[in-house]
Amino acid sequence: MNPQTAVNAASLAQPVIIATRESRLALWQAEHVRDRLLADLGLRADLLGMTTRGDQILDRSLSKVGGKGLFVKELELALESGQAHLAVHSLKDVPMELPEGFSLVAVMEREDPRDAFVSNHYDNLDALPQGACVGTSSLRRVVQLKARRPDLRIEPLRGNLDTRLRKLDEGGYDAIVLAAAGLKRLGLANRIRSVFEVDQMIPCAGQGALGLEVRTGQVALAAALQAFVHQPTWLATHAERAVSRALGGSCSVPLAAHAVIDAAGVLHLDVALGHAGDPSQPLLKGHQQGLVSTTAEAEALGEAAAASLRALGGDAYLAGSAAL
Ligand SMILES: NCc1[nH]cc(CCC(=O)O)c1CC(=O)O
Repeated sequence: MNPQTAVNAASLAQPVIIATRESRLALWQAEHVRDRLLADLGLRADLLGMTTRGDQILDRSLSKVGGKGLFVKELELALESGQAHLAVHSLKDVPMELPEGFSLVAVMEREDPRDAFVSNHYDNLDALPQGACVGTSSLRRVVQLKARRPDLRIEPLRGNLDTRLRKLDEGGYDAIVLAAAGLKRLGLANRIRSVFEVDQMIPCAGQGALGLEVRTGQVALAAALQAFVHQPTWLATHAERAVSRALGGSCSVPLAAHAVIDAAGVLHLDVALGHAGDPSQPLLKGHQQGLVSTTAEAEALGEAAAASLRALGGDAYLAGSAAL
């Protein structure tokens, strides 16, 4: 710990209270941040577990019940009331626009951003027999699966990771698709039969990364949390999130956006947009790349990628998705 950090830390209320959902993955992530606060910054932290609407509504697709904000709202209420100081989120569950008064102050180094193919019988998508049943409730995954395998029967699958794996094991599906990051964090990497390469299944904006949110104006805490910002992940995820924001960024849009920064500082951004209303429509795809070193430059690249999707006819796709 450097002395400057220690001085900043000393001025903070302790313990730092971390608001978190109570799924096993959310707890793992919050504990990870708690442990790093202590190890890297000498700050004591405790968890405040909460249940969100997104955890309660399990029988409907999230795209139908209000989308991503459902996982973060209760945590924000805890920040607002002062019950908690910090919320730890899977960045991909964080809406593109935070409500007034809240700030995303750090994005930590990302885990594997790819999607995983999980099955008890088949090694990968190509090995699935004609008409096999695949579980996922993500429109982004549905349209990319359908693009490669129009014959598949895709069935809804919700719940936390353990629930989804149990539903697979009970025989309800031939395979399911999950984020590799969540499985790895929970020590379930052995369940992954294969990972989809990014060009086969472009991940969701922010997939695999953790976002840290505080109330705007928590200057000392925000400053301390800068120690956790992983700049390549910050820039990549801001480019990805800018694509989603520019296209109206809700769960009802089957949008994929994934960026990486190479050693030379060039950000490579891949995007894909599907038609939720008519999966037989071809995926629209785009790519942008450029040297970026600031958040604004990363976001500009994301906006250019969104514009390229619109130029391919993306507005009709977005209108079709909104009608669902
Ligand atoms: N949508 C739920 C969700 N939010 C974060 C993860 C996994 C971890 C991550 O991507 O950071 C998952 C599960 C999944 O998509 O399979």
